[in-house]
Amino acid sequence: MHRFLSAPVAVCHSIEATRLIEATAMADLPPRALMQRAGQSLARFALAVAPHARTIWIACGPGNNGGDGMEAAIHLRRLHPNVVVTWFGDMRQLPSEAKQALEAAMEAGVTFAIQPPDSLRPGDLCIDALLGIGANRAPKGKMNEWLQLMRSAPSDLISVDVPSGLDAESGVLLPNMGFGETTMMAGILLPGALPDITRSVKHPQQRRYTLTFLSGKPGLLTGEGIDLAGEIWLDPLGAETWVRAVQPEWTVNRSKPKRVVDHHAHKGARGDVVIVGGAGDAQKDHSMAGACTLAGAAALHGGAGRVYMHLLDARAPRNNPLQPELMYRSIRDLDLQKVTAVCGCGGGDAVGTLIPDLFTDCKQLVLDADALNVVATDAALRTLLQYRAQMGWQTVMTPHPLEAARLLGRKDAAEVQANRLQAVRELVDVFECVVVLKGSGTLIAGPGMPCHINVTGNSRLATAGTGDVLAGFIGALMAQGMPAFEAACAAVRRHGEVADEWPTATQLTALDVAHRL
Ligand SMILES: NC(=O)C1=CN([C@@H]2O[C@H](COP(=O)(O)OP(=O)(O)OC[C@H]3O[C@@H](n4cnc5c(N)ncnc54)[C@H](O)[C@@H]3O)[C@@H](O)[C@H]2O)[C@@H](O)CC1
Ligand SMILES: Nc1ncnc2c1ncn2[C@@H]1O[C@H](COP(=O)(O)OP(=O)(O)O)[C@@H](O)[C@H]1O
Ligand SMILES: [K+]
Repeated sequence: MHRFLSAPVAVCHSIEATRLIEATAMADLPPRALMQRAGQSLARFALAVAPHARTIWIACGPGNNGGDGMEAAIHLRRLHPNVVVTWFGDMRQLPSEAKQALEAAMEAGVTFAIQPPDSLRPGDLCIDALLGIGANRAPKGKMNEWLQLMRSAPSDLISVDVPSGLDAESGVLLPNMGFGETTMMAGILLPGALPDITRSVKHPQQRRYTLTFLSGKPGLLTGEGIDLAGEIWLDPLGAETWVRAVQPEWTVNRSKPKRVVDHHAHKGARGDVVIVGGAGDAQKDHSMAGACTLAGAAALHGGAGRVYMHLLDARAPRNNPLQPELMYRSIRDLDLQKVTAVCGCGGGDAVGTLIPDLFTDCKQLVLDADALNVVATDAALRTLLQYRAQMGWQTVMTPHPLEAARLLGRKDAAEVQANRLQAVRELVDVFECVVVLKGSGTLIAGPGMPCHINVTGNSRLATAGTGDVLAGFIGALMAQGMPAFEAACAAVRRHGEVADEWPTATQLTALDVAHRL
């Protein structure tokens, strides 16, 4: 057992692959052996996490995840005076190993209760063994009540294998959970009053853990999974050989920026970047020039030798006293073959007029924000992107979920969020370039590349302009010679790390991120 993200290499398997690993491992082991190992592991973990718990409540569900909980209860009962199991299931429909585990738990004298313990205190422990990778619909009724109670309690929480109700593949909480289905429980919950059950409303400091078995699961690292899972531990249950035999689909992003190191390097050898965007509307008195400044600052702090700005807003000043290193110049006056262009930041519709030239002339291109919106509506640009791929020219797209929805012709961002992993792969297939699908658990994929899940960053990045900073940083790394996919991975990881390192009590602005890269 080890902390998942501390391992030198951390990979995630699809749920189909995990099922295959489980089936192969089980075929080589006596019946119930794997579940017994899971139970032992869980019991050990529970005592390590909450050594002083007065009460340990294990909520067991109708499948094998519940079986893991029962097996743990058998061990914990011997070691702890107050272990209470509540079970939600139907004996006739229990899978055979879970049924054996339930019978063994009864025989061992495990305490079963109809209701959860009435008062859970800090230091107590809840174990969610309700649903694992077999969750296929939103938990309702009593199961949902128990989940809500566990997630809003002051006690610590361990989710067994996966937080119940989370789609372990996509990181999406199965629909309708927590909305309008809640009843009053022990005075803790108000009916329908929980807008977000992923974080404990009453006790935001609840320590959350997920002890996952056999393989890493991508849904723990993206979308809603990160908040629900807490700290992730992995126990391969002695099935490492079978795990290694199955190809993982996702790798945790560990890439680091590589910057020019030659002592004799001069500014012309350190890569040129041009930022294209910053549109304005004189009639409305609008300007988005600041988006370009942020991307430009990120490119400078990301190590580029020279950073040029092509501003679309004719009224915006051509110098910025806060970042005097930026040079203002039209792309017409630059050799686009030699410069990395970061296009779209605050570009509005106006950026569309420049995109065909950039697509045909510029060998290294980062497309963000409005440039993506232009691509979404123009099939000819899609063909140009395919042409670029054939020429071996490098393109990175950095959509947030709504931009991704537009690119894929989906109704809204929610349709992308419903399966981020699938969406990023589809974007790569359609546009044949490196794609960074931003958000909690950013995903990076590229043609013929292993898909990466990024685990740095937090919601402090959810502030205007941080996406411009990321785009500028990716451009800077490409300009310094990193291939597009590596540059995207390295930039995303470092961008998130800056937010993780930032003092908790201090607000983080996009410009702060740029300055810390
Ligand atoms: N078989 C084994 O020996 C092992 C099983 N393991 C555990 O087994 C889990 C997978 O077991 P299962 O495939 O039985 O899956 P689950 O334990 O997730 O349960 C699936 C069952 O729950 C029902 N269900 C799904 N969503 C529901 C909902 N919202 N409300 C009520 N019922 C719902 C399904 O119809 C199905 O009957 C893993 O996550 C892991 O915890 C691991 O311990 C490895 C060893
Ligand atoms: N909750 C979050 N956790 C981690 N990263 C986040 C979160 N919210 C936003 N981010 C990151 O912040 C950046 C926001 O980019 P974007 O939405 O394009 O903003 P903007 O257009 O204002 O620059 C992305 O890199 C995204 O991954
Ligand atoms: K669970």
